[in-house]
Order: sequence, then C-alpha cells, then structure tokens
Amino acid sequence: MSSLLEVSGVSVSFDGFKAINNLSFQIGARELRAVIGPNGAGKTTFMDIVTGKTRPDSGRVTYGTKAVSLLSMSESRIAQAGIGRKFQRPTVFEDQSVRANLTMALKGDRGPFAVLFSRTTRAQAERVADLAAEIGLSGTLDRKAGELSHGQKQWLEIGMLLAQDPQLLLVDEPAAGMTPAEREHTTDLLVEAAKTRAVVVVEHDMEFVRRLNCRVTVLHEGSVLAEGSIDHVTSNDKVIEVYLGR
Ligand SMILES: Nc1ncnc2c1ncn2[C@@H]1O[C@H](COP(=O)(O)OP(=O)(O)OP(=O)(O)O)[C@@H](O)[C@H]1O
Repeated sequence: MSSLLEVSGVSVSFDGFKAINNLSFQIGARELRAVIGPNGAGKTTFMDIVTGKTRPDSGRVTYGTKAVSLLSMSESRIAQAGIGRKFQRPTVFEDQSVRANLTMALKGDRGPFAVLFSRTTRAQAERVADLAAEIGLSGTLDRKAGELSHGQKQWLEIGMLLAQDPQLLLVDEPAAGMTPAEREHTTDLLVEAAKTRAVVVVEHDMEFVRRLNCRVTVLHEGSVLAEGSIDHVTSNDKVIEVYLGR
C-alpha cells in the first residue's frame, strides 16, 4: 500500500528537550489510525509538525502521490493541500444555524457575509444536506449551533472539516466529554470518513480506540513504542508498563 503521509526520522527539541525523537510514521490514503500514548508522549507535537505549526529540527515529512515535502509549506498551504485538523474544543459559529455553519465551510471561500447575503446554489444545498446526514444532524439544520449538545457540536465541526474534503483528517480526542451514545455515533462517523480519506485519531479512551477497530500507533518519549492491532499493542509489555499500567 502506498502511503499518503510519510514521516521519516523526525526529531524536534524544545530548549534541549527532545519532544519528538527520530519518529517515523506512515498512513495509507484510506486508512483509519489511532495514536495513543501517555501524557507528554509527543502526540500533539506530531500533529503540529504535520500541519506546519512546528518545524522539526531534522527528518522528512512527505505527502500525497507526488510525495511533496510539507516542511517548506506554510500552515495555510498545508491546509489547502488537503490536511484538516480538529482540535479538542469545538469552534463552531454558535449564533449561526447548523446549515449556515456547514455552508460557510464548503470550499470556495464563503465567509459569513457571502452566506447571509448571497443565494446558495442547489449543488451547495445538496452537499450541505449530504454532510448533515453523514454527521447525523439532518434534523437540526435550522437550529443555532449554540443550542446543540457538546457531542453534536463536535460532529458539526467534523462536518465542517469534511466540507473541505480533506485527504487527511487529524482529530484530537473526539470522545472527550461525550455520553456513551455520542461516543458510539462518533466511532461510526470516523470509520465512515476513513472510507474515502485517511483519518488519524488521537485518543486516550481505550474502549473508544478498541471500537475504532483499526491499526494503533503507541507513542512514548517522542518515538513509536509499538504499532499494530489493538490486541497486539495492549499485550505488549512495554506498552503496559509505560501507558496501560499493570
Ligand atoms: N512549545 C513547547 N515548548 C516547550 N516544550 C514543549 C512545547 N510543546 C511541547 N512541549 C513538551 O514536549 C513534550 C511532548 O508534548 P505533547 O504535547 O506533544 O505531548 P502529548 O502526547 O500530546 O501529551 P498529552 O496527552 O498530555 O496531550 C512534553 O514534555 C511537552 O511539555
């Protein structure tokens, strides 16, 4: 399988402390991957490097069929090239409807002004309806985003990212603060999204990771400690020692 993203031998230090240490990581074009590891393992820094927020001291990061280097690209160019990132806290426009939030997120630079004062084309309306169905918010399109539950806001934000049609989606702790039913829906949503793109999920909740039913990468001290199925990594002695506990 050819990789969509390839990180090779990447290191980065902050004030002499190696947060990422000779890290290598690959993900295929239609793959769901969970990234786990103890606090301070380097999960956030890894995503910061992929999205261009942090520049590594050494190593390579290449992306796409032409294997272009992301290291010389700005954060906004990396986003335009199809890498989307969902942070832990949802950042939807609370005063706008779910429909307006999704419409604004569609490709084509539709800011709030354009959405409020120009007509939405039929194609855009259909795309918004499809996205709402995909994230399970079809029944809430006319409600203000601020009225949604925490879980629904997270799904709306995932929908807004999907509206940009990213090839690689990085998602930080999507299950945090969700009810069991919301977690289940989130699992389905991420599994579905990964059928047409690569999705990396950073998550601490092991039950949630198990339900994703995907390959798992365990980070520790800025490197890959173990990688494989959930059963493979959770039976690894080193993983038990540094992360899961005995
Ligand atoms: N800008 C920075 N300056 C100094 N140290 C940093 C900086 N960013 C990260 N670090 C350090 O690098 C290490 C890795 O941090 P990172 O946030 O990537 O870990 P993490 O795996 O995401 O942890 P958590 O699960 O707690 O979110 C930590 O020891 C952290 O304190």
